[in-house]
Amino acid sequence: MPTVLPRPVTFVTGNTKKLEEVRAILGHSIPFQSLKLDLPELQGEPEEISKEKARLAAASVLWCLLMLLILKVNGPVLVEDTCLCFNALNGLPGLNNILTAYEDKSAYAMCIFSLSLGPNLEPVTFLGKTQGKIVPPRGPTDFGWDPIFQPDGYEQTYAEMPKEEKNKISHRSKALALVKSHFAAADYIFQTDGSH
Ligand SMILES: O=c1[nH]c(=O)c2ncn([C@@H]3O[C@H](COP(=O)(O)OP(=O)(O)OP(=O)(O)O)[C@@H](O)[C@H]3O)c2[nH]1
Ligand SMILES: [Mg+2]
Repeated sequence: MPTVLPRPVTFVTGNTKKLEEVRAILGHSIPFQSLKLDLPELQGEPEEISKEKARLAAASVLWCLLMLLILKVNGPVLVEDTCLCFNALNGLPGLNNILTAYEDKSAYAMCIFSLSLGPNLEPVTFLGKTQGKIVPPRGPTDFGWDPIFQPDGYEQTYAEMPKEEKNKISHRSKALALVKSHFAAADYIFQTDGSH
């Protein structure tokens, strides 16, 4: 039985740089819209954080929609949670400065997307990881820790790379490749206006 989705997938984030990348990577691969909403910063295991974010976003979107009286039904929401994890600290996300005390500068950028089809359903998660190392900052400083992360096999930091290059190899693009495959394989029908 196909699952009917009443609206496009709503990507909820408060971070415009993230949104730019998600837009560029997804293109027109799935029906997509975005909603700028500041989600609470949660504590815990990365996968749990991402799932809890999806649950909260699904509930918030429902409230927004109810209040605006735009639509009668809730739709699918997508969120992501990102961290830069240091191997010297057993994968702990943390501050760059802590690393000066360690020989091992290796790290990985990790991104977990969670897709919620409703506030009471278990979100589906999609994980992307890019291995690299922490270096003194190089390149534009407009996106988080991009200047201090140099992916393995590259001479440039994320910040120094052209956007298209980062979007080909990044933690975010790897996770989004799984999101795209999920939508390609799942039996979803997006209901467009007027169809039932
Ligand atoms: O250099 C970077 N390259 C990236 O590719 C990247 N992705 C996220 N971040 C930063 O990591 C922190 C926690 O991220 P985060 O997942 O909690 O995001 P957020 O709170 O900014 O937005 P959201 O939770 O509303 O989606 C935030 O300071 C983000 O700016 C990145 N920095
Ligand atoms: Mg956040």
